[in-house]
Amino acid sequence: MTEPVLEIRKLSKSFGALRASRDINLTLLPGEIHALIGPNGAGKSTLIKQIAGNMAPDAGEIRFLGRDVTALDTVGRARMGLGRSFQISSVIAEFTVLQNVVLALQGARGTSYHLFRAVLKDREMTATARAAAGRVGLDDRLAVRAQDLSHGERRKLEIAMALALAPRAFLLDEPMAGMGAEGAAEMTRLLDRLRHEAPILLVEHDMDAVFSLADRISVLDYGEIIASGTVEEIRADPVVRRAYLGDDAEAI
Ligand SMILES: Nc1ncnc2c1ncn2[C@@H]1O[C@H](COP(=O)(O)OP(=O)(O)OP(=O)(O)O)[C@@H](O)[C@H]1O
Repeated sequence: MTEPVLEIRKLSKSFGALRASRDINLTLLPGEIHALIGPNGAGKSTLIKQIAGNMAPDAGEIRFLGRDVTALDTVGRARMGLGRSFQISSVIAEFTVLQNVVLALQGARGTSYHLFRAVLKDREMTATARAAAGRVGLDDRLAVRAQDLSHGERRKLEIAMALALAPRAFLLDEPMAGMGAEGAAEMTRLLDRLRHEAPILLVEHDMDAVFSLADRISVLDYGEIIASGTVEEIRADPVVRRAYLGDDAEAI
C-alpha cells in the first residue's frame, strides 16, 4: 500500500462551545491533489492552520513523512518539507522577485549572513531561486519589485517561494482567490504541473478549478468531514449537494 505523505488522525479543535474540527481523518498520497471544500466557516482554515503548525489541536495526531509532527512548530514542519505558500516567509513589497525567493530560501535554511548582498552572492542559492521562479513562469520578471507585480504574478511568487524549498507536500489555501477567469485557468495549469513535485492539499472555493484538478475531494461541514471521494462521487452525493450548495445544487 502507498504510504501517505501526510496523515491526519482524529484531529479535534474547539473554540469554546464551537467544535471547529471534529475527529478529522485525512490523508494526502504521493502525486495527488486532495481538495478540501466546504461552506464558509466549515473549518477549512482552522484545519490548515493545525496542519501547518500555527494552531495546536486539542486532540488527535498529525503525521508527516511517517513522523508524528503534532508537537513540532511551523518552522520545524517547513524544514521537514511542508510547504505552505504565503506563511513561512511573506512577500516583501520593495524586494524583487528574485530577492524574495532567495530570502525565503535563506529563512528556511537558517543560513546566517550579515548583509543581504552577501546572500545574493551565494550562487547556489540564487540559482535555486531562479529555477523556482522559472517553474512558475516568472523567469522574465526576476528584477521586478513585488509591489509592481499583478495579483496573479504575486500568487505565483508566493508559490515559487514555497517551491524553492523543495517541499515534500504543499498546503495551499485558496490560491485562486481574487483572480479573474484567465488567472485562475493559468493557476490551475500551474498546480497541475506542481503535483508532480509534491502532492497538494488544496483549499479552494473555485469549483471549476477543484473539479478539474482534484484526484480526491473531502467536504467539511460544521467541522466534520461529511464526504470524501473522487470528483464524480462528490458531485453525485446528495448530502454534499444539500450541505454545500444549498438551493444552488443544480449549479454543479
Ligand atoms: N481563533 C478563533 N477563535 C474563535 N473562533 C474561531 C477562531 N478561528 C475560527 N473560528 C471559528 O471557527 C469556525 C471555522 O472557521 P474557519 O475560518 O476555519 O472556516 P473556513 O471553512 O476556513 O471558512 P472560510 O471559507 O470562510 O475561510 C468559524 O465558525 C469561525 O468563526
